Amino acid sequence: MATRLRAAGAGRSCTVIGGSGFLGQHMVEQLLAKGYSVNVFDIHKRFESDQVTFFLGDLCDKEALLPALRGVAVVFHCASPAPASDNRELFYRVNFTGTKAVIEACREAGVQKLVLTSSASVVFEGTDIKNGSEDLPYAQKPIDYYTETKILQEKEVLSANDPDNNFFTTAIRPHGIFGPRDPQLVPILVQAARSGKMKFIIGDGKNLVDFTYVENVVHGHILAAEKLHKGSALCGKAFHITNDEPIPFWTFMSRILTGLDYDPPKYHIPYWLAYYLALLLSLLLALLRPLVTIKATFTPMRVALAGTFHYYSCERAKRAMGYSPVVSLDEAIARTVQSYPGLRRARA
Ligand SMILES: NC(=O)c1ccc[n+]([C@@H]2O[C@H](COP(=O)([O-])OP(=O)(O)OC[C@H]3O[C@@H](n4cnc5c(N)ncnc54)[C@H](O)[C@@H]3O)[C@@H](O)[C@H]2O)c1
Ligand SMILES: CC(C)=CCC[C@@H](C)[C@H]1CC[C@H]2C3=C(CC[C@]12C)[C@@]1(C)CC[C@H](O)[C@@](C)(C(=O)O)[C@@H]1CC3
Repeated sequence: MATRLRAAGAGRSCTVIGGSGFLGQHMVEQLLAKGYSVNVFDIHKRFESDQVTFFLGDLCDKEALLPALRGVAVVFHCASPAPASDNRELFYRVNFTGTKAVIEACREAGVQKLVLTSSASVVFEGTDIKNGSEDLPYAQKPIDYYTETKILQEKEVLSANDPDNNFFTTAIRPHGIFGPRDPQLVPILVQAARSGKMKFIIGDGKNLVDFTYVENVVHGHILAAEKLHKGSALCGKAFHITNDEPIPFWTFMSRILTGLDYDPPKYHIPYWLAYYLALLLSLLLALLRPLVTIKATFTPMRVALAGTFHYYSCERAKRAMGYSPVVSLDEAIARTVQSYPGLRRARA
């Protein structure tokens, strides 16, 4: 590994924590393409590559992390339990306690730059946000446990910024990442359509939201790593990275569905009715949990995301790191639909 690190040049050696995931794999691919030497640290190994050194382990274990961080200049931390896991203990252990272990391991291993994948939803409380800036306060009432721990995680990383000791941190806040190999947007949408649950538009269908193509998210992370240094505007700050093309939530859903030959939703259900039905269902399922575990498609979080405005300004990223999306929304939707032949509706 030391040879590879030297070959890439110290500044272009990195470790992707969570590199086996949806965003992580795209991150690894683009880093390799840019000539970085790449380590992956993940609790699962989901792909083979002779260009990558894999370190398997739990990021909550600092000793397991250290070998993967030694000699690298940049750490991208994009690991998290899946939001749908809804496991409070796991979220706190990995996203909060685990992130503190990542910071300690970075400091001990002499890593200079830590780029965290946060989430734009750290400021979302289930009510409209239109062109929200990074100056919005953290949600006082986060809409789920996952988001609660993403807030704690981001605070830990940004407060760890320590330029006097050559340790620089920044957080990237994507929103609604989609693209090839996404495990939690298109597959769940198609599953809902196949089970006849995609007939209704929640609300009036005019709520603009951000969906961000995965390659634009990766581009934002790599730009951040390259612009993060002593005295830069990135130190200890968070940045929205989006496609900069807010789109009505249900227009996006319909374009993915019709692209895969499913009928788009066409009836409307009032937002308040959908939200309270989802809340009632979630309470019922919580009561039944000791007996049976049932995963709801329409959770209060998802209904809130489906029925409110939530799009964010990435002006700060444009100014501080020269960010602009590299793939347009139209092109991104086309590529995404094209990448899921197995999810296309079978023609009778
Ligand atoms: N998908 C989105 O829409 C979205 C939007 C905004 C932010 N994010 C953030 O982006 C990051 C990546 O999300 P994703 O969609 O690629 O998720 P993913 O579930 O596909 O990938 C997460 C990876 O983290 C790994 N991981 C989980 N717990 C671990 C542990 N204890 N130790 C080591 N590795 C562990 C998993 O094995 C997985 O490979 C996450 O931090 C998520 O919060 C995602
Ligand atoms: C209404 C239905 C069932 C639509 C089907 C598509 C559904 C599954 C789909 C539509 C919107 C989408 C979504 C996420 C998961 C899948 C889901 C909900 C999450 C929560 C992942 C974690 C990110 O951190 C966070 C918070 C972000 O980007 O801020 C996003 C916000 C947007």
